[in-house]
Amino acid sequence: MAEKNIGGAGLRGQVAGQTALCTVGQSGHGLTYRGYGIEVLADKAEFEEVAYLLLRGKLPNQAELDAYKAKLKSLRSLPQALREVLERIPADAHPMDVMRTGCSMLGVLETEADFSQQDDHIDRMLALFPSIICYWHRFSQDGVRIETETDDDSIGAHFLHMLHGRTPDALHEKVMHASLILYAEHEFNASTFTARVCASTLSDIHSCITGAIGSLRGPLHGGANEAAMAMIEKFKSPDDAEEQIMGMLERKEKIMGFGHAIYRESDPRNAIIKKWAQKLSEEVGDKVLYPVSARCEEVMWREKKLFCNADFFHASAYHFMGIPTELFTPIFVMSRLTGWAAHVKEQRENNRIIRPSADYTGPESAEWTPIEQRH
Ligand SMILES: CC(=O)SCCNC(=O)CCNC(=O)[C@H](O)C(C)(C)COP(=O)(O)OP(=O)(O)OC[C@H]1O[C@@H](n2cnc3c(N)ncnc32)[C@H](O)[C@@H]1OP(=O)(O)O
Ligand SMILES: O=C([O-])CC(=O)C(=O)O
Repeated sequence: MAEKNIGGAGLRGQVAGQTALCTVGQSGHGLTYRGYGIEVLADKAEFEEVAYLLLRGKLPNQAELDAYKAKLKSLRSLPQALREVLERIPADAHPMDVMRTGCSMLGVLETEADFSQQDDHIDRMLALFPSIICYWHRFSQDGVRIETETDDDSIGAHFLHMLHGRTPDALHEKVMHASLILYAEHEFNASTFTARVCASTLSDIHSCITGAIGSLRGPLHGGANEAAMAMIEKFKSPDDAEEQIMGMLERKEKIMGFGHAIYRESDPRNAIIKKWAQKLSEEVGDKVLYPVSARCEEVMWREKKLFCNADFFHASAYHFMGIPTELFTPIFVMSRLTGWAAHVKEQRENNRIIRPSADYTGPESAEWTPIEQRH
């Protein structure tokens, strides 16, 4: 096999455009949305406030936030044709495929005919994505046709309510706010860049978001929270985790939920979600999963100087809230939709089609051989 050519691989370190939305790792570790540090946002804000900040350009005042939340609440109803499509998706489908199909079908039913409608379409997706995934999940797993028009105050509570069939407690609603805020935006990551490339062709908003969902699905990106859970639930104790991780490192396997393309020292989202994972672990009386996760973190830093990214402690936090593992990455979608859509809007404001060049590595010239003479 040819040697891996890493010169410029993955466009690492190259500036591919401008954004006023977010800074990532400016001094090796920081994260800000429109100038606000992630720590203060995750501590003080509701997810809907951060969505408004990203999509409308400023923090809302109380009246604006109330009106925004009321609008989102009023948009939770699934169109009948979308319900029918969801009911036909097999029970063993991956929920990320359901999200991708659901988004695409919504674009068929409620097409963005004009960019002046973009905010309404984005709000509709924000309101409807939890309904899409929960409707399919409950129908395919439990045979129940759930009511998606709940009166829950937030997107996180609405999701947990539809999933579990009961209003979540205050702690779980707070953790959902923090989690959705942490996942909301991250500059030119792979899925956001996908959305911007699509937007640069002047395509519609549902195509941009559908493409981004496909990019987020992979285990090197958003799919890592699901993959991290699949790994840690196999470890029986912290000592077992250490032994297994050492073996995986020896075999040069990737440890999901660790490392990052931009951060070099730490991912600032980790400390925040780790704290919530610990609190939830105490709440459910867990004696294994959190200590196992903490030991993985210790071993990876000691052996490789690799740190947990946003995904690692999300795995145990979501698990403690009773969320099925395969729904972890769809929650990321419900949140990152805000970042993707804000980038699409930004791209549209100052657009030039994104079309880089390639270094050609194929043959110089080739002679045409008639088909009957080919080997
Ligand atoms: C929300 C998010 O999307 S965060 C990212 C989620 N993804 C994951 O958690 C998947 C696991 N992590 C990874 O695969 C990588 O760290 C990525 C994809 C996130 C970043 O990739 P890169 O920018 O190429 O990583 P980077 O250049 O820092 O890698 C340096 C070395 O560390 C190794 N390394 C990086 N991450 C890991 C890991 N999780 N486990 C083991 N080794 C790793 C790489 O293999 C590389 O070694 P090499 O030079 O021998 O090939
Ligand atoms: O920035 C990245 O490459 C991946 C990431 O952490 C994110 O999208 O949240």
